[in-house]
Amino acid sequence: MTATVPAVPAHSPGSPALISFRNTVKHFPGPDGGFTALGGIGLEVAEGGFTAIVGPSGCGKSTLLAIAAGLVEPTSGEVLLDGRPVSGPGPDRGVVFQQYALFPWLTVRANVEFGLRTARVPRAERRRRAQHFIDLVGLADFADALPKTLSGGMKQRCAIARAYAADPRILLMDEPFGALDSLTRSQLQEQLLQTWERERRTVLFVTHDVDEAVFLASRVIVMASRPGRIDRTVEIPLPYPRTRATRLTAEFTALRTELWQAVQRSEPTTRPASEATQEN
Ligand SMILES: Nc1ncnc2c1ncn2[C@@H]1O[C@H](COP(=O)(O)OP(=O)(O)OP(=O)(O)O)[C@@H](O)[C@H]1O
Repeated sequence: MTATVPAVPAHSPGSPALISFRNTVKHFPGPDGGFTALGGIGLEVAEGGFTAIVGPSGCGKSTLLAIAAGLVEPTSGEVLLDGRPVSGPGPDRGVVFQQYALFPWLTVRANVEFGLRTARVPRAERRRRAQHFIDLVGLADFADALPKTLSGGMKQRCAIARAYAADPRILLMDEPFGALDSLTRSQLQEQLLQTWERERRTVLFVTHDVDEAVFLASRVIVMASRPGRIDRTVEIPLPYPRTRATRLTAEFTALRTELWQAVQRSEPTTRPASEATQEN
């Protein structure tokens, strides 16, 4: 039996942030002056929390995550991981995208072991760690299968096991369940929470699905667009472990409504982008 534990705050005042965005701006150059995707993001995420980022399409959620992953360079400002500036991808950040990005020629086990092999982890230890996460995501019977024989949900479970196995400080997830049917999606949400509760690895999770954000996160960042910025933060004080029954509680419904309203208020106006970008 698991004990009920309180929601972990995404950032407790006074505790050092694991990842910090400091006035992070991203401008994509182009004709007509280009486009300011992020207009100066300030965000601190403490170790161990589950933070979701929601907001209207095009508000810069993926750009924010890609900057944290070191895949996109900010135009100005910086991102610090453990106090050190992020200057490119690294094994301290595990990334899971909507598209599974598994190596099609490798088995589930070899995919999960991939990062460990690159990090020159000895074979026995590699095996042990990979098996632990393959078991945790429920793929034990498919460890020797190739990705093409797996369903979408199984591929994504494999991608999550691979990200965890590499032992990153933080998991950056960009709509990882976006391509899945709703039943598989809710099963994977529950499984991801079980894994997170067990491993307590910090997660930054982009989604456009308000229910998903409320179910998973201890804190939800609501972004607005033109330029992309943080509009507000909604704490989700639902205790963990959260289960199927959590979705049926009055607290869940109330938080879902609150978050919906926050997202609706953050929808872009019809003002011209050139005018709106003056704001920040
Ligand atoms: N390489 C690029 N060049 C020019 N503009 C870009 C580039 N990448 C993103 N953008 C623009 O930056 C803005 C933010 O994009 P981003 O994908 O981060 O938004 P998002 O909130 O994740 O959107 P969605 O929810 O639709 O996935 C969009 O207007 C997008 O068109």
